[in-house]
Amino acid sequence: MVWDAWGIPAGHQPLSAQIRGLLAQVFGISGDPVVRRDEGDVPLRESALTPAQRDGLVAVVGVGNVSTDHHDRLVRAGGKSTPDLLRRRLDGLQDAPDAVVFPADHEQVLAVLAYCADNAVAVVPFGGGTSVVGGVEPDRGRFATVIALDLRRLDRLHAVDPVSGTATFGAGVTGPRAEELLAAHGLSLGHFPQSFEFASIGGFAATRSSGQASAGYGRFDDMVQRLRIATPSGDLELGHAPASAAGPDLRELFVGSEGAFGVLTEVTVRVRPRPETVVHQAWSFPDFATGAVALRAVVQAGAAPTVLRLSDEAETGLNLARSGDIGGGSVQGCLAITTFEGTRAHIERRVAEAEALLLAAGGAALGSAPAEQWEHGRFAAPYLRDALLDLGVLCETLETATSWSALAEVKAKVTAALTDSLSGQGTPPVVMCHISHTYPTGASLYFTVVAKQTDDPLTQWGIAKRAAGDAIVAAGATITHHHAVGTDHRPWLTAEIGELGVRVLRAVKRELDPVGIMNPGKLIR
Ligand SMILES: Cc1cc2nc3c(=O)[nH]c(=O)nc-3n(C[C@H](O)[C@H](O)[C@H](O)COP(=O)(O)OP(=O)(O)OC[C@H]3O[C@@H](n4cnc5c(N)ncnc54)[C@H](O)[C@@H]3O)c2cc1C
Repeated sequence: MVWDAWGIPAGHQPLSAQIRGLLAQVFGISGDPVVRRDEGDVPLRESALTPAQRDGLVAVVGVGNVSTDHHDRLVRAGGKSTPDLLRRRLDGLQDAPDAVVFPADHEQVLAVLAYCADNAVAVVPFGGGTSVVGGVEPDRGRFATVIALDLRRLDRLHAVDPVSGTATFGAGVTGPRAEELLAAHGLSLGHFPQSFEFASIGGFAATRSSGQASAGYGRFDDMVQRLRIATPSGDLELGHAPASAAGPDLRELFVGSEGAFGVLTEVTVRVRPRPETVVHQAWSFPDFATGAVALRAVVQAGAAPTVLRLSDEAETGLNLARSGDIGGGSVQGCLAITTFEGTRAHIERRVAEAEALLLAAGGAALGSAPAEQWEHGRFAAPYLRDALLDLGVLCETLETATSWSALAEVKAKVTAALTDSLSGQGTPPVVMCHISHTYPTGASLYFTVVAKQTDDPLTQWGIAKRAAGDAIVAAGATITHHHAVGTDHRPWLTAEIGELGVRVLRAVKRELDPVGIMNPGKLIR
């Protein structure tokens, strides 16, 4: 991945005339995009890795697998949130891990952690580096040295059990590679977050990721069957049966642990046969409230689409503008997408049931084209953010989840918090929202915020994010449905799990990581 933006250079596209026109009209923004710096010109904080530390790490992973190279450090300087990318655009010294270490397997990870604990080196587990909550910040904590522990060499499919429907991956396997490896067995994981192309299996588990097909395949934490974990205190293997009454489920301590307790080195996940058929459908609802009632009816009836999402009026309008009017101008109000995967017979029944419910709730069928176009372009949106940032437009997302009964109130309060805080800074935003993940009892809300940047966009977004986070917590929703806590959401964790809850997590960390080398400052302090 490139160091100061999303993805690969080939994915970067200039903004269309249509979007440029919209930006001029709504925000008065025109002009040329900033020219980004060449990687080689970026000054990096000098590496604090001592020769003795280098020798110690080389003794574990081999000479070619400890790097203090400028590029290797720079591309692991942090994650991919908008503040991360804005910081990369600042002049002056960039911080970065002092070295990047590439272990080959579980035993090497265990030995690196033991070495680091004995030699006061902080460790940041690094999967795909797509964190949007500060999860891979090279925070040294109270140590002089921090390494990024890059898990890309843990890239194997260790085992497939087609009878039970499970597969065991090394933590560093990326989303596309996992699907490729499973395809050879006629299987699929079905986990497609927007960061799919770059994020890793270990990262998905460590952050409780949720993919766009979560209505059908479930969240990633639901898919996890077994975990192999290396910690500074030793290793663990958890999850011996599909279900167990052997006390509290300790796997739950590690999914979502964000590298603060140890490193997930192998993850066994539930897999499914590759779908025989996929049916795409798009729907239009007169407004968001009507659409939300319709989605709830579908989920609560168990009609089980694979993808089920609803854009609000603002997002529907922008998507039409972006795509040159997907679906040929027929969408007004709010666009909903459903897809169904499985065998033809199984799909037919579910499609019929969902169709009846969506129509009864006020939906109008739009055919398959808008849904197919959404699926086709779904991994490209992050590149659009880069082009907007380059032009002086602030663009960031945030997410939460709540019960169906509180959904409208949470949406209204978060939208108001974002609108008021940015308008108060002289930069009225456009706030868009969609329901991205659904459950029988509630749903997630995913907000996209676009505004003109001030002279200090980091402070500008910091104020807006604080207002939104406070609004989420005050409304009783979760501070994060799938992005995780990292550093950015830590201020709200106590409100969510209570003082005692935070003390429980600290106690677990003390046991597994007594010296405190694991990902300092992430999840808990
Ligand atoms: C454009 C964009 C779109 C996104 N879309 C989605 C989405 O649709 N759904 C979603 O859930 N998330 C999404 N995210 C967030 C992010 O991609 C997820 O959190 C993802 O799971 C991170 O995986 P990763 O391999 O990149 O982990 P990293 O970013 O490398 O790490 C994330 C955290 O996990 C820790 N970690 C990583 N690997 C391990 C391991 N093996 N053991 C222990 N700790 C580890 C890291 O230290 C860090 O704290 C998006 C991010 C971006 C930038």
